[in-house]
Amino acid sequence: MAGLSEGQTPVLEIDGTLNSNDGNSRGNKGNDKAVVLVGEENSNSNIDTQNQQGGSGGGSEREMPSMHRSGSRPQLDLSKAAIQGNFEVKNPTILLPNQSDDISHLALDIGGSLIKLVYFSRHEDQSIDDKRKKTINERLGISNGNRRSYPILGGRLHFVKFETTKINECLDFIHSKQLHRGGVDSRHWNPGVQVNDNAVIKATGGGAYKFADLFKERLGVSLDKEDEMDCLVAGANFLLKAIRHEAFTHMEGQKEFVQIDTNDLFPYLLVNIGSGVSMIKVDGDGKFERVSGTNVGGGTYWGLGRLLTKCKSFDELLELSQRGDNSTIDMLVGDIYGGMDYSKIGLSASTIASSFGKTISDKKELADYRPEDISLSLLRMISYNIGQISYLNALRFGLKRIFFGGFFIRGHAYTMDTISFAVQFWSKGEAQAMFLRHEGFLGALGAFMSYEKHGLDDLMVHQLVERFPMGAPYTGGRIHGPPLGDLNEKISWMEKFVLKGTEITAPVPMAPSGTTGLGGFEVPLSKGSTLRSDASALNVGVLHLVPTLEVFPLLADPKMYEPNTIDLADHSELEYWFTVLSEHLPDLVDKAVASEGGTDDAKRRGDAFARAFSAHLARLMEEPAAYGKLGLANLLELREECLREFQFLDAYRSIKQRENEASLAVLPDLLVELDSMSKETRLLMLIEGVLAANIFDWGSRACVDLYHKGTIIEIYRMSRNKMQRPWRVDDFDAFKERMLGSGDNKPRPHKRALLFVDNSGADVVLGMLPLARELLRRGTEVVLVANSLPALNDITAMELPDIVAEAAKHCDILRRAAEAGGLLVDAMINTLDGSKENSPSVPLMVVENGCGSPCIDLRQVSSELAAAAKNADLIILEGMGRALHTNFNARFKCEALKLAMVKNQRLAEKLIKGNIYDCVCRYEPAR
Ligand SMILES: CC(C)(COP(=O)(O)O)[C@@H](O)C(=O)NCCC(=O)O
Ligand SMILES: [Mn+2]
Repeated sequence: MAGLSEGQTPVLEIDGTLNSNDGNSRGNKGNDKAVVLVGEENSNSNIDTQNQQGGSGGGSEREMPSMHRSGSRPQLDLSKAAIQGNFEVKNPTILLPNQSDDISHLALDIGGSLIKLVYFSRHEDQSIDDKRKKTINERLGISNGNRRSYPILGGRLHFVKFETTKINECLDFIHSKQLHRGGVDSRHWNPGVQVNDNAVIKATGGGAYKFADLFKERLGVSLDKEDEMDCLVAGANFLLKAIRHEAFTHMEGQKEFVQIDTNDLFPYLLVNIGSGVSMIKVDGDGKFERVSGTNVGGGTYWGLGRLLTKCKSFDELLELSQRGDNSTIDMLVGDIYGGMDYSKIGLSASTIASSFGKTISDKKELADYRPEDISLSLLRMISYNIGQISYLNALRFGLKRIFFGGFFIRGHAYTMDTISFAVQFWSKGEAQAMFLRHEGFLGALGAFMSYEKHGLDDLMVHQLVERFPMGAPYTGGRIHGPPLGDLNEKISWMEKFVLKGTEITAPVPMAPSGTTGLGGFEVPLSKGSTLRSDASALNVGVLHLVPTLEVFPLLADPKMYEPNTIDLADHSELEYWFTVLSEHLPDLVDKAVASEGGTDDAKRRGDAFARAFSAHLARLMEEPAAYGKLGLANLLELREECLREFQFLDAYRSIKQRENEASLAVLPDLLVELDSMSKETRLLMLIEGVLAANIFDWGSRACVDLYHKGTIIEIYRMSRNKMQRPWRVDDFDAFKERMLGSGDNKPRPHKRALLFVDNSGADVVLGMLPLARELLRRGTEVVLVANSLPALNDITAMELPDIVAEAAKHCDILRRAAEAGGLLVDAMINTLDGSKENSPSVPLMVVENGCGSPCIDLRQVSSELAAAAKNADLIILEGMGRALHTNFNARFKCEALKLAMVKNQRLAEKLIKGNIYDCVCRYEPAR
């Protein structure tokens, strides 16, 4: 493992790509101190410069012209898109012959202290365009002209920031990624496209004027200046509409994400706190008015703070406030009332009566006060003042919601708590202060939105997936640097970083439910040790734009839908699941390394993966809401994403193959056995079979321990033999009644069933396939819904057709249905009875679900699945991940059957008051 030599400093950008900077890469001359802590060494104002000319406090109102936004043109013209070359290769190049070359890739907000960059990179579809996909698109009527018929053709939005004083680093960064010419990947995507040498980049903020010549000189690009207010509003509107966990409240140290109803977003008050403060009433897209502002803002805090404390940077000043006690400086209500509350007007003794008021009576000099106390008094004075003025303006216009943005906030807990307290106190709880995760990027995003053909305003919340790459836990959104070129660089960075900064890889004990002690402006109860200044450090991931994702149309109430069953806001749950995942890690790394041939390269990648994932866990343990609202499904998905980042594309590949083969070998006998039974007994055996076979789960520690005790078939038999009704949740009788009726009542068969399958091997082959066959036999169309990408030992939509084809060799029902569903186009099938008869059959189809996780969030599914759901009247969700961890409480418009074996003792106790290996068979009639 290479060590980190002197002069080499690990640097990384906010999206987590990272690099070991050797001081001479990418022409980064004279700039060898490459680690940039935001806020360090700022000479001028440390906060973004806003329009504060002439002291905007209160009076300067002006009507802003409406913005002209482009129409609803998609960002990419996908017509006639085609795969280049071989369909079978991974991530084939996709040609977009009709795509014009003026796609915008970069926008800037150049403030007084920080340069914020938003850039877009196109990326190729992760899933592979196979024959199954083509067939299913035809079947489901997804026409060629429809953009959904093509692989995911989105891109990623990256958020990066640089100190304005280090503008050369920013220019190097843009140059290295060729962002000023449309991105390094543009030729790869469309070889016909010429890079643009006379590019124009949208930019906002004062620096767009100040540095225009420098951009022209260094990069040959012109900066097209956009109005700052226009940009702020456009950025805020986009974020509030498109990002699910963007807005949050922050009261007494507790962060809570707020679900914004996009149909009920306007009007709201946007308060942007830069050097000065702008208050903007927003009534719609491009419809806003700057109604007020105050010249007492972030610049005031930093300016006064610098004079009073000799601090060298804004962040240092903030850090100081963390250890401060403002009661030594502020005059409190209790100081005036002899330690008593002034309860008649609702003021507690600890409420600040007069900021800095105590210093008038003391015979002390500046040097007699602790800088920590001064910083905290100042921070509270300014934050409180901003909160109060904001509320008064909200009151003026009858606005209930106030969103605060701007880099003054910096995710700082005291700042947010103080602002929230002011709004809460003066509004008597009527108005709510909310903060934005991308607080500092409103302007840059808005500038990006101002391109004619950005296409972003067409995107909906379900088409955006935020991912946190390996660098996220290290950066906390604070450090950035040049990009990393390839995987090898990533790994070596990880190795080097670990040598330098191992502390983050060890899980950090969680602070007790923290309070800043601001319930009435009291002296902080828990300072320093429990509430780090960056406890809520800005964490923004990379936004993946996936235009093909849709909301699952059969959700009864999409707005109320919450995928996660277990609430990780409960600290003991969080700690438990973190421990489970940490303990599973060594085994997972072994499997992953073996899946790549156990080479030295695979081992290095395995190590780097383990470090990166442990760092994510440690970061989230410390700040569970760092990446947005955290549920168990997010953690399980993060693990899969992290594996993929280190190019472990299918860690359980050989295990899956072995189990598929073993199960297919016994399938014919099982089918014969089932066929000899009465309908009633058979249905019970089928459901029992699904539950028993769900024991093949390589994600459960208990199950993996079991696998040492016998062969696959032995374990399967053992599991079946142990099946005993009633199951812990047992609605089988109701389901049977619906399927088979009773007496003269012969219910109509379902039209179409969606079977969400789970694990490879016995689970799908001996459990779900025989159940599918039974439904087909009854005349119900069956759609097998499987993962788009591998996750643990789950079967994928790519793998399923071959398994169906193999099973169909032994079963006429499956054969005819698979043929009708287009699954057997090329297969030469020998039928059991040798009959050539071609009686019509209902189809058996396979669709991908759009995810690569053991769980499923039904707010973001593939367009295939959404199309297949149209005529479905039965949903069968199988497995712990899909039916218990997620969707246990989901309600559907049609009938639903949730089947799973609980393979974890704690979950069994919590969810069903039962024990490990208990089963769930929950049947829910249509809503
Ligand atoms: C990862 C899983 C959700 C997969 O379960 P499945 O959906 O395959 O039934 C499950 O194995 C799990 O929750 N495992 C972690 C807990 C444990 O090891 O007990
Ligand atoms: Mn599974």
